[in-house]
Amino acid sequence: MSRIAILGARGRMGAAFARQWAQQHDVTALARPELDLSDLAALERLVKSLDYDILVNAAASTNVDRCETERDEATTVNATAVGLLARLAAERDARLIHISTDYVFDGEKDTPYVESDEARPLGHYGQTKLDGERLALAASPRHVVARVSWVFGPDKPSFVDMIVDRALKNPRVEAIADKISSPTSAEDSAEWLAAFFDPATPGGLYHACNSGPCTWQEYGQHALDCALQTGAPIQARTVEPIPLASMSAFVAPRPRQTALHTGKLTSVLGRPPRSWQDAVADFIQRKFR
Ligand SMILES: NC(=O)C1=CN([C@@H]2O[C@H](COP(=O)(O)OP(=O)(O)OC[C@H]3O[C@@H](n4cnc5c(N)ncnc54)[C@H](OP(=O)(O)O)[C@@H]3O)[C@@H](O)[C@H]2O)C=CC1
Ligand SMILES: Cc1cn([C@H]2C[C@H](O)[C@@H](COP(=O)(O)OP(=O)(O)O[C@H]3O[C@@H](C)C(=O)[C@@H](O)[C@H]3O)O2)c(=O)[nH]c1=O
Repeated sequence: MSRIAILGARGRMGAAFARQWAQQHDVTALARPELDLSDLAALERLVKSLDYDILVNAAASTNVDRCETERDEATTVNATAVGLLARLAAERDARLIHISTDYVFDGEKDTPYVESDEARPLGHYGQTKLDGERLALAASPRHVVARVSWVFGPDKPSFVDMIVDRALKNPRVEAIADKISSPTSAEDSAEWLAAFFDPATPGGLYHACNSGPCTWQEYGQHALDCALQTGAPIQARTVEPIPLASMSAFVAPRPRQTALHTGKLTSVLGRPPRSWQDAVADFIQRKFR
C-alpha cells in the first residue's frame, strides 16, 4: 500500500485516479478549494504538511484558448507550481507523477511522436506544460512525467460526450477530420500509472495514451457507432468531416498530428495499452447502461 496525494482530484483524470487508487492505497485527494496552485506560498505550506510516498499532479490550467490570454496564471499553474511540487517531493525522497500533454509538439511529424522527439509547442498552454515537464524532470531522476492526449472518462464531459450528446439531439453532427492524435481513457491511465508506485520502475518521460492514432472525426464516429449498438436514440449516424481551419472560435493554434507512440510505457507494463477503439467502446457502453 502506497501513501498517495493527488492534486486536481476533481478533474477528468484526477477524479479517476482518486476513485481507482483509493481501493488499494492510502489516498489524500485535494481539489482546488483545498489547494490553489496559483498561490505558491500556500501550496508549499500545504504540501509540506502532507504525508505521502507518491505525489500526483493532475491539476492544470487546461483551457487551451484561455491560456493565451491569461498567460501569467497559466505560467504559474502549469510551470512554476510544478517546479515547486517537484522540489518538495524530491526533498522528502518521494516520487512526483506529473501529467503533461501532446500539445508540447508542433504536429509537423507524420508518424507518432516518441519521447525523444524534440518538443516545439505552438501555443502558450503547450509552452507552459513543456516548462513544467522540464522543471519536474530536473528535480529528481525518480520523477515521472506522463504525456496524455484527448482525455475522456466518466467524471467530466469531454469531446466524446459532446459529440454523442449533439447526435442525440440533432440529425447532423460534424468534427475535425484533419487533426490526428491518440485518445486517452482516464480510467486506463490510472491503471498504467499505478506501475510507477513501485520505486523500481524507472522515472522519466513517458507517453501514456491508448494504442493507435485517429482523427477527431474518426474518434467521434466510433463513439456514435458504439452508442447506436447500445440502442441509444442517436439521430445523426454519420460524423461529417470539417477542417481544423473552420474552427474560427479557436484562439490558440492547434498541432495537426500529435499521436503518441507508447513503446516505452509498453516495456514498463509488459503489454501495450489497449486500443482507443476498445477503450471508447467500454466507456460508451457504461455511459448508456
Ligand atoms: N483533457 C485533455 O484532453 C488533456 C489533458 N491533459 C493534461 O491532463 C491533466 C489533467 O487534465 P484533465 O483532468 O483532462 O483536465 P480538467 O480540467 O478536468 O482537470 C484539471 C483540474 O485542475 C484544476 N485546477 C485548475 N487550476 C487550478 C489551480 N489554480 N489550483 C488548483 N487546481 C486547479 C481544475 O479545477 P477546477 O475544476 O476548479 O477548474 C481541474 O479540476 C492536465 O495536466 C492536462 O494538461 C493533457 C492532454 C489532453
Ligand atoms: C474537436 C472539436 C472540438 N470542438 C469544440 C469542443 C470544445 O469546446 C473546443 C475545444 O475542444 P477540445 O477541448 O476537445 O480541444 P483542445 O482544446 O484542443 O483540447 C486539448 O485539451 C488540452 C487540455 C490538451 O492537452 C490537448 O491534448 C487537447 O486534448 O472545441 C468542436 O466543436 N468540434 C470539434 O470537432
